[in-house]
Amino acid sequence: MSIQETDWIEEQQRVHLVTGQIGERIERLEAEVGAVKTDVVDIRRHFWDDVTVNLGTHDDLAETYRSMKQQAEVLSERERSYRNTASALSKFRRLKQSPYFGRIDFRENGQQKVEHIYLGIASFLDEEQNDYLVYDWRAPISSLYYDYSPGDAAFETPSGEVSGEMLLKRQFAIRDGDIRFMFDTGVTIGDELLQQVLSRSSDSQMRSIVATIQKEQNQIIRNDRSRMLIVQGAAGSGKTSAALQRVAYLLYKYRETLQADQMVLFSPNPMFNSYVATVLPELGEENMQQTTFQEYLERRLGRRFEVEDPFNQMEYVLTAADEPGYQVRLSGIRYKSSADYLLAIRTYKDLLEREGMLFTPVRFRGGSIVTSEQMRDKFYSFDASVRLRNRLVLMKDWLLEEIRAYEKSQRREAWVEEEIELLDAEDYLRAHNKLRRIQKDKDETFDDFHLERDILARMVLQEKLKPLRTRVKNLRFVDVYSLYRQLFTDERIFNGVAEDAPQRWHEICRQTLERLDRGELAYEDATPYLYLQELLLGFQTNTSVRHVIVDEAQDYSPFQLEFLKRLFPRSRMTALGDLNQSIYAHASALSDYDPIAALYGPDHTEFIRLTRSYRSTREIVKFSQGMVPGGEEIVPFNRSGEQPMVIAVADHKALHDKIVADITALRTEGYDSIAVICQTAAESAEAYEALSQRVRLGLVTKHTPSFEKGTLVLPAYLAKGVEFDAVIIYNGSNERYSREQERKLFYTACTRAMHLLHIYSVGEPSVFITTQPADTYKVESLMV
Ligand SMILES: Nc1ncnc2c1ncn2[C@@H]1O[C@H](COP(=O)(O)OP(=O)(O)OP(=O)(O)O)[C@@H](O)[C@H]1O
Repeated sequence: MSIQETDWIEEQQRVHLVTGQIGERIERLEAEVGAVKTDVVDIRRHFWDDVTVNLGTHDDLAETYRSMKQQAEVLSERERSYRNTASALSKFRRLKQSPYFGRIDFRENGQQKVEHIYLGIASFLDEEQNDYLVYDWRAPISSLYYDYSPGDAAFETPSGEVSGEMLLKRQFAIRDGDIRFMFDTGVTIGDELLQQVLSRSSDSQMRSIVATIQKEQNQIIRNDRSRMLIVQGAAGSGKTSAALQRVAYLLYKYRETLQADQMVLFSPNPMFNSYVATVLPELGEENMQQTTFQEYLERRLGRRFEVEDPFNQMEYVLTAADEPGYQVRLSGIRYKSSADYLLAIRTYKDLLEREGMLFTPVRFRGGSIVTSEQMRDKFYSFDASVRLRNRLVLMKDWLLEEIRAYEKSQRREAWVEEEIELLDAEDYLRAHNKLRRIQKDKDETFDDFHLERDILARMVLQEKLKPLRTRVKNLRFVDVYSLYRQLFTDERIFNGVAEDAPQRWHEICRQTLERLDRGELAYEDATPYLYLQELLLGFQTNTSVRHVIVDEAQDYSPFQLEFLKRLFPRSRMTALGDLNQSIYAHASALSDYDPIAALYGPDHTEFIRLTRSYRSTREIVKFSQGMVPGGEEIVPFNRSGEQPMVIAVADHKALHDKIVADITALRTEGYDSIAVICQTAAESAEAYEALSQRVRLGLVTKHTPSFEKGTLVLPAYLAKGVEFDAVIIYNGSNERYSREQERKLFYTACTRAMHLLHIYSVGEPSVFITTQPADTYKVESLMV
């Protein structure tokens, strides 16, 4: 649609008007913020001047307390006011650069007046006219912009639906107060603008997409009906982007009750955390909490075990195929992450109510105060109807009683006597004072010596038995370690709780036990172990978190998802995933949607599918979509680039020569972010070693905390969720990528490319390439 010159002039005048007003507001706020800051500094400096401190009588003390409290309240009110003003100021400064990105003209049914709605990252009110010059993109009326093209349109408000007609939909790009371009749009939100946005080069940080949110993405962002929202989306379809906008939306909609720290994002790796960390601040919101599942496991189990991380497991799966026991481990990984095993663990807990419970003896000074046999007898002496957890609480009381009796029996023992000798003067003084308090007005007597000794003996025993009591109070007498082990040592018990044993179960048992005995917990055992522990001892919960977002949810086992549900009982969940990128060897929760959909039940679960891919050029999407089942449904965004290149070389020397030349040429052409993607960390280290001597690049490992722009070498599994201008696949040979489990890894690697994809191959290229239609890629063979 063409835009008249008069429109352009009018719009530019309006931009000046609005930025002028924002500028005035900024000046006022700057003065305000300065004044409040001075107040805060002043109050802090003179805090005690205005407080009357008098500790003489009880009344004086109360008065002092009141006066301090009053002063502290004044200070905290000023501090709060400072924070609010400073945050408004930074919001308006951002708004001044680019006050809005969209406009809709809307006439409500039954009304004459046409409303002009301008959308930006925050609202701006003309205070004199009481008129919104800019509407926040999250306001109810703003959804018109994302959901409709000109014509009949409606939006939801808290008091019901408002319908009418949209007469105009216009997009702007405004920088520093000038309209750079503007156009009126039809069906989708500005293909033109989206084209421009997507053709830019990638960044070391993810960007916000507010100006170009697509209709189906808007459904994810504004969905707040269901307890569980599952998003299955193709690579590059904007799942993560939509999820982050959703956080911003929820923070706006529920601003009275919801704070950023009540939302948690579970990321695939720490580097990804840093990649997405700027999106919310860019939108003027504080960041939500960010973590990884591994971080959580480490926190809970790291003191007791060396907990394997998913990346090490992945390295093993990809590199150890020739090692003995490989197939057994693979079978173990699949089983231990399955819904079957989850059920087996639950049934195991029920079985333990009847038999098989194991306890750690309450030991002290080399002997047992209570043996594990006595504990087991006690446990099974309770009425069978008493639930396991309640029995443990009863056990705890009983054990504390036993410890008390033991303590009493030891008071006159020689070892206590020796310990008393070792006490220091302060302890003696404490005992003496205590005795005086007991004896009160009585004169000192001959007995005092015995009484004081008695007090000292109690002190010694209490101190020595304290750790034991703490353990008992925390139910640590339940021997979770041996109970988990028992599943692999006692076949009768295992058969009693598991539906079917997986293939090569005996060997799985042997492997598991060997590892446990070394104090290690394999990644596939960590969540089941913790789950069993919490089933027995009670679940740790976090009730303040109201929203959990799980990115790359296809990589979570049913166990892990169940765990998150238990951990955050008052929370809603958004699970974002792509079946085609499930790269871990375990049975993915999303390989079949049942386990994840069953988490909160069908009535509380909604499912949204995104099929349009925005990241990569049409050529890259067309090439990669054939690699995965259902790939034909992926719709590329209409943006063209070069066809992917497959370059086959004879050996590693030729490989390195070609890649070095390629990187140099790409840099000259202006590609800022280039990734050399390898299959594993081991291969990445090799590639880095060979290439870094000839060209400047960085190596990314699982410990790399943040994502830097430039040329990076990294394993495919660490490239999850991120993107690059150009991707060079280090060695896409058939030797590297031919097994079924490598298919999705390869697909994930290829789909990281925004503009350019070059796949090198030492020898025969991967079958995942050669089975693609020949017209989707170009080949250069340098094999001679
Ligand atoms: N509506 C949109 N407007 C502009 N850019 C978009 C939009 N949706 C997605 N993008 C861009 O597409 C790219 C991919 O988005 P994102 O990383 O959110 O996808 P994803 O589905 O999480 O991908 P993957 O599963 O492959 O990691 C990003 O560069 C993002 O900015």
